[in-house]
Amino acid sequence: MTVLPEAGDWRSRLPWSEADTHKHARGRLAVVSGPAHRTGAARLAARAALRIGAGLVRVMASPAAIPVLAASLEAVMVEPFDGADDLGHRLREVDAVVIGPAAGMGEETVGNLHALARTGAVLVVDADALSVFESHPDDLFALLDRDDVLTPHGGEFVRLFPDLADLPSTEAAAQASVRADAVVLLKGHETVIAAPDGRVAVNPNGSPWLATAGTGDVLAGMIGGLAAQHMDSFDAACAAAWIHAEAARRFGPGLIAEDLPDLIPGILAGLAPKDLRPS
Ligand SMILES: NC(=O)C1=CN([C@@H]2O[C@H](COP(=O)(O)OP(=O)(O)OC[C@H]3O[C@@H](n4cnc5c(N)ncnc54)[C@H](O)[C@@H]3O)[C@@H](O)[C@H]2O)[C@@H](O)CC1
Ligand SMILES: Nc1ncnc2c1ncn2[C@@H]1O[C@H](COP(=O)(O)OP(=O)(O)O)[C@@H](O)[C@H]1O
Repeated sequence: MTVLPEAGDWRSRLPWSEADTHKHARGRLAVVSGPAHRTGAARLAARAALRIGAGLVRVMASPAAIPVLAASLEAVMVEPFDGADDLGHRLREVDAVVIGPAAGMGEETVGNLHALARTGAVLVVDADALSVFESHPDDLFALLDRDDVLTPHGGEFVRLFPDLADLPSTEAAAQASVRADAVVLLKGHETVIAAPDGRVAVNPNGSPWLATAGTGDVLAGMIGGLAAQHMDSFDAACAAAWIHAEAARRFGPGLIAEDLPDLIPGILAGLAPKDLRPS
């Protein structure tokens, strides 16, 4: 296990636009929404993904949720789907997918994840899409590729890895990543990111202002947005964790999850190569 200082060298590997790029080439992300009364989490994730540079972001939802979503999204597109097979078919050309925030704890979420696993997109699996596998975590791990990312908070981590929960968080995340054969980002005041090849990083700039509802949904969207731009998933998780916390640090007291996406551009501007910085 190599614990990298300063969360590794992701800064030099952030994705930046080429002169001749177009929105599809900049990265296509989908976020799977919950039902009509639980769409906020998907909207937070989707907006964060656009702000971190994904070129095209879609929120996928049941027909009943579409009017709610359409009334509250502009650049993010909204698309209905009819069951897991239809979801997988519609997302066959997407680069990354976020599933889990407010998705629901039923078989529908399990079926959707199965369908998404067949698309080849990078999956960012969060919240309900983790917890729904509490009684059979190996079924989740069997669906994952090495570039997929699990983003549990402490409660979700215990549900999937009960025997690892008492280990120091770096060791816990490292072992979880090997077991799941996917990247694991274990959220907390010191967020740990681990990859199955042995890379482990501790995010150095955690901010307690993030302890407010919905910030994890934003983080999932940020990771998905970077992964959609073909950033390595471990680097994407490290970069998103740092930028997320930096946004909270800059905002300070009173932060709510809705504030985070709009703070991303200012932080990216400071990380961009000189010729891409705003004048
Ligand atoms: N605006 C929205 O629509 C929001 C929707 N959300 C969704 O609401 C659902 C429930 O999410 P929650 O995370 O509240 O609930 P969980 O279903 O994960 O359960 C929370 C329980 O886990 C325990 N727990 C233990 N360690 C914890 C830790 N480190 N962090 C948080 N809880 C811990 C808590 O004590 C609590 O009893 C998810 O689907 C989530 O995506 C939330 O993300 C908040 C915002
Ligand atoms: N005390 C804290 N210090 C630093 N970061 C925190 C603290 N508490 C929570 N966070 C961060 O806030 C986010 C919360 O995510 P999560 O628990 O999934 O919330 P939600 O489900 O409401 O979106 C994570 O990125 C986590 O690392």
